[in-house]
Amino acid sequence: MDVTWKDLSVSVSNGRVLLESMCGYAQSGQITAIMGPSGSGKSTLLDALAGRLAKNARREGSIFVNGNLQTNMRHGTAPYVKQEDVLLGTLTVLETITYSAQLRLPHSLPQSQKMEMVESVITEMGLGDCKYTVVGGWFSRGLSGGEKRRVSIALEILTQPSLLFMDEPTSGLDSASAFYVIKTIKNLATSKRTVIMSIHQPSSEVFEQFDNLCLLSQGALIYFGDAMEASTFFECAGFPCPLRRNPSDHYLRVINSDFDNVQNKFKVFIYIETEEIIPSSEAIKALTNAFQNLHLSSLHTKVDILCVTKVNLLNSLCDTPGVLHQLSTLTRRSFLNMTRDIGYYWLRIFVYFMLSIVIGSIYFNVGTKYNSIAARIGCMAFIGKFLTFMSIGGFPSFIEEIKVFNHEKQNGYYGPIMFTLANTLSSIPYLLLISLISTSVFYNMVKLHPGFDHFIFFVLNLFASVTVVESLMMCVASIVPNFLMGIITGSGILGLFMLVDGFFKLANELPKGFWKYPMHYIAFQTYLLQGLYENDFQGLEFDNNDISEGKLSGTTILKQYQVDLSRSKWLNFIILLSMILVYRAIFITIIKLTQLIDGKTLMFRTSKKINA
Ligand SMILES: Nc1ncnc2c1ncn2[C@@H]1O[C@H](COP(=O)(O)OP(=O)(O)OP(=O)(O)O)[C@@H](O)[C@H]1O
Repeated sequence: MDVTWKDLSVSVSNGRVLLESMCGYAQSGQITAIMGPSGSGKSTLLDALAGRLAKNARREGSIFVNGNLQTNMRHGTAPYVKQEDVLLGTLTVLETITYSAQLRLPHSLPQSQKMEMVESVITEMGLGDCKYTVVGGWFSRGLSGGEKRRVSIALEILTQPSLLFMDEPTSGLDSASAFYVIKTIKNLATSKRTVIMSIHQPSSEVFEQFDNLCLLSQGALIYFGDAMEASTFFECAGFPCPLRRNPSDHYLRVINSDFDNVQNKFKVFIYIETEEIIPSSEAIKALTNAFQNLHLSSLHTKVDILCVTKVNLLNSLCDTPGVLHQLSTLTRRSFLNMTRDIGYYWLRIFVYFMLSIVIGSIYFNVGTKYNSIAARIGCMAFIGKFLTFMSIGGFPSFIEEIKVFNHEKQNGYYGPIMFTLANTLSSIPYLLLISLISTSVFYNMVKLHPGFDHFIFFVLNLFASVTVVESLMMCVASIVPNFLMGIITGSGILGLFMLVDGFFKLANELPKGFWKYPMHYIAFQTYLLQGLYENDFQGLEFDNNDISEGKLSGTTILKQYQVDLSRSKWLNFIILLSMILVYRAIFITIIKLTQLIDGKTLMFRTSKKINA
């Protein structure tokens, strides 16, 4: 793919201009390196080209891919290696790359060939020694920062994409690793692939691998052209690279004006042959003028030619595999992650088990006396409210998973439907286990309504409710993808639901406007509690306050607690199941809408500029 950009500017909502009138190109078979001091706009340029600008950023100008104007070049058009590594901490290097291969390589490719590609990319990235090491996270120390970086690169070069964006791929790597990694990427580029990368401080050997150099300072273009000719350009502009100095170090020092105030104090830079010390801001002006005089018109000519040259697309290995294959791969990966991350379910299973013993001992053999009625209601309310509330405990682990999903979605591997299905399937066994273990403990100790069918209903109801909470937290994560904020938001919503479910205040006593209609009916605990009450009380008889008045039937008690008997316990259960579907559908819709709005906004801004 050939990518060309013309008059590309990026500004943010507060009016600050991050990039100004950028011009450049990246051709197939070449590596185009974007260099510049920290904060000069390298990532912004890369993001603008890849269609990943932040929501508050506004792009103007044109981007052409193979001579076609891109009005909405969006996430997923090409793989992108981000600055930070987004990996599942519980998987080993081999597992991470293998699952990625299964997700993205064509289904028709034989399994042996896929594994050969995985092994080859592991070798190329120098990860052979740590291929059975887990990536690591809060629970265990795993790969080093440099190794994680190389895994992130391996994941993206695995499919040999036609166009690849990389944001500082060598950050955190030692010089030898950086060289070998860039050499591998160079080999990839040589086979007619286009690589655009931002890079901080390449060694001279790494710098030699670059074909084109795009040098930025404070959001402005200082140089664009052949990387090897940059030294001639600096020399012509009066800033020759001193002997035995790495050229990229020299370029960055000359154009970094952040330290102009301290530079004079230390007298460390002698830029020009007359040995006069000049501030970088003046050097930048001189270089900008020199570039305008010497190179700008030829750059414009080259860009104009490339903008109208249509190029045939190269077939990369990026054809997606079958949907079912992807779903089974994602489900297996998610299940493995849940199994290995003790914070996801195991810790909760343990706490649920301990709490169930506590519930069982407090309400032990609750019986059918008059006072047992309030005890049963209290016991079920605690289970219905607190045990389901505890489901938010898995949120931090879910946030880690959703980060990987967001990254893979942005790279176009799969969408939210696939993620939701895989997450649902992989979590079902654990949620069933939680419900079964807890119910088995407290149900038998408390001696709630006897009978296997009543016990199973309790298990299913608890399972449906914890799944509703997980689904609700998915929606929260799609809007608030920060774990602390997410937990606070989720707790707030669940607290609100608890207040209106008819326990703290009976359903008909709730203020009609808003709290009864609609909140009482939106709260999932309404259906959970009513289902549990009906399951327990119906068919039982209790002592009356005054024994001479005879027995109190369970149905009478349910009426006193204003349980809506027109809804059977199974209907309450079905409503809970529907809520799982509704919340998961909301999650999918939010993700899709965000994608759509991002794309539309970008298209609108770009077309406005083109019309203008
Ligand atoms: N969405 C945004 N909103 C506001 N300012 C932004 C935004 N994105 C980037 N910036 C600002 O734009 C400037 C360039 O940022 P950018 O991340 O592109 O720099 P960089 O050259 O990649 O830096 P580094 O090498 O340190 O990663 C910085 O000053 C940054 O604060």
